[in-house]
Amino acid sequence: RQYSLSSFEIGRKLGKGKFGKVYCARDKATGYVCALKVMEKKELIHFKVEKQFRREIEIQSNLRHPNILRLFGHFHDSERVFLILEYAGQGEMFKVLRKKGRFDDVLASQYICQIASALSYLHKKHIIHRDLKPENLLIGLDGEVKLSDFGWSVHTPTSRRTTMCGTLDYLPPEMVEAKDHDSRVDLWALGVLTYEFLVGNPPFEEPAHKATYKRISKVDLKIPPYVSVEAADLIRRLLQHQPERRFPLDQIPDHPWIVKNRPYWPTNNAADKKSG
Ligand SMILES: O=C(Cc1cc(-c2ccc3c(-c4nc5ccccc5[nH]4)n[nH]c3c2)n[nH]1)Nc1cccc(F)c1
Repeated sequence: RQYSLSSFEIGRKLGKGKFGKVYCARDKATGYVCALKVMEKKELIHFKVEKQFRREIEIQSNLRHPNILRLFGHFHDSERVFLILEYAGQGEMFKVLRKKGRFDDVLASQYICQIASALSYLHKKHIIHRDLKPENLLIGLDGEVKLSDFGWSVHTPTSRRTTMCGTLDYLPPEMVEAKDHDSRVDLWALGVLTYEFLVGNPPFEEPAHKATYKRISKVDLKIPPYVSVEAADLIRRLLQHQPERRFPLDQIPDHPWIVKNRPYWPTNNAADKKSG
């Protein structure tokens, strides 16, 4: 289907992304609500991100997973590019985290388990996200987490070519030391994210980049006493300096912290019998 700006009724501004603004929009033909991201072509050219942008469209168009934000389509006019993205009903994760301060074990473990499922799906397609952090997470209408922003994702194995910008907080030792890296960089980031969900700030945060870099490289990890034993166990198993020692994604659903905090769904026997 060919889209143009006139295909949509534009609603309120949802946020300002890296390179553009995002609006709530309704597709006139179907009534479907989406998030329309508008980016200026001259900005993409100025920041020399066209290649990365095309790669992100390519990657995200072909992904289908309940915890990965959908890209339904894209179109452009003379000076702008438009992305038709899935609308996430409860908005941006980092705003919820800042407002709440930190999450309890039940909420944090549900989010981490969903993110692990999305990462496992990506890794099976030989895609590493490489930019996992609260700013790149959204929350759907039913409270499910949605991974978005694959601007830094690449096909494994790879060594970084573009210079890093933004926070170092989520980078594993092998990346801050600019060594070759693989999908296990996402395991480290998942550990950082688990810590940040439960504590409210990332584990190696320091005012100066150099200090953050040193604490990451030494895995200078201090877990506050209020963090549960099971959560601390998973954080330590993910924040391992050696990538091969990091806890595997596929074992996360069976980790005690996840199992213990999985909400009990009263089974309806009929449904049980039907599903066998
Ligand atoms: O740029 C992004 C990621 C992205 C997603 C979004 C984004 C931002 C906000 C929302 C929202 C949303 N829902 C809200 C509800 C309440 C308050 C705020 C909300 N924001 N839904 N979907 C969104 C999507 N901004 N940037 N992807 C991208 C970029 C280039 C190429 C490509 F294929 C994908």
